[in-house]
Amino acid sequence: MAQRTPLMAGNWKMNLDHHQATHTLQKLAWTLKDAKHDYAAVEVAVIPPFTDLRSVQTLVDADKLEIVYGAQDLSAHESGAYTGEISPLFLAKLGVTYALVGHSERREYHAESDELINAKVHSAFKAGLVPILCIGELLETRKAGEHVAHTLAQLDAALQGLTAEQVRTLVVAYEPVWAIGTGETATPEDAQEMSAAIRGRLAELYDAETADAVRVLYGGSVKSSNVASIMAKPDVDGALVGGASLDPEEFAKIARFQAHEVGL
Ligand SMILES: O=C[C@H](O)COP(=O)(O)O
Repeated sequence: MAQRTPLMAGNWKMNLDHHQATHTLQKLAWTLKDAKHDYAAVEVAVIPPFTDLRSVQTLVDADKLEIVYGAQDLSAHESGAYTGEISPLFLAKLGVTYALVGHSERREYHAESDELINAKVHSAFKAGLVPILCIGELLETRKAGEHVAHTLAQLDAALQGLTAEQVRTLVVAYEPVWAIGTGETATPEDAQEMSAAIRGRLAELYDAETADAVRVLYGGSVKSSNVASIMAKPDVDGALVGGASLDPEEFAKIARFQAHEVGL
């Protein structure tokens, strides 16, 4: 069995300008330093708006922070007449590690199709970025009992044309749309059911070794008070945190879920 390093990724969404980003990141880094956080045991990433990335890079480099960072989206193209788009090459130059792809808010408000999401996943890999592929169902799909089939269909579509070697480095975030920003969390059992189903499908599409290597995160109203029970599930390898990641002390507690479990 592969040893998958847990990943706690804070998606700031459209919050925090570049001044606020610097303060928030500094506070997060200090809090984790005070707690003697072991980044090799739990990786910590922030995913700020594009306009913050240069400031984040400057701070990470200057203070030699072990916190890594990601982009909330990327273009399927490398350059050209695509007004408003952000090239994966520009993100790589900014030291970006991860790129969210197919977040439900991109699917809903920007009508991103499965084909576009697949193209963005390829675009991320080509530039040396690790995609965090977001998949998950709407409430009506869950009520109809079709949540697993729906989510796996999104996974299949996003992975078209990828090699096992690429997929081994991929991060998948399962985010039930009804649990995002609502305070409604899926139960740890719901998160485990879907994470295991995702891993099972990866084994079918590729092989057991690949399925074992992929990190599957849960996202949807994760807080310091519920993260440990979700992380206790064997197929859940971290969290994609929205609202709670805007508070650096709360996000540090989430990253320190193991310490809280044992009361440290
Ligand atoms: O990307 C993060 C997710 O959409 C979860 O957001 P939330 O933690 O505010 O529910």
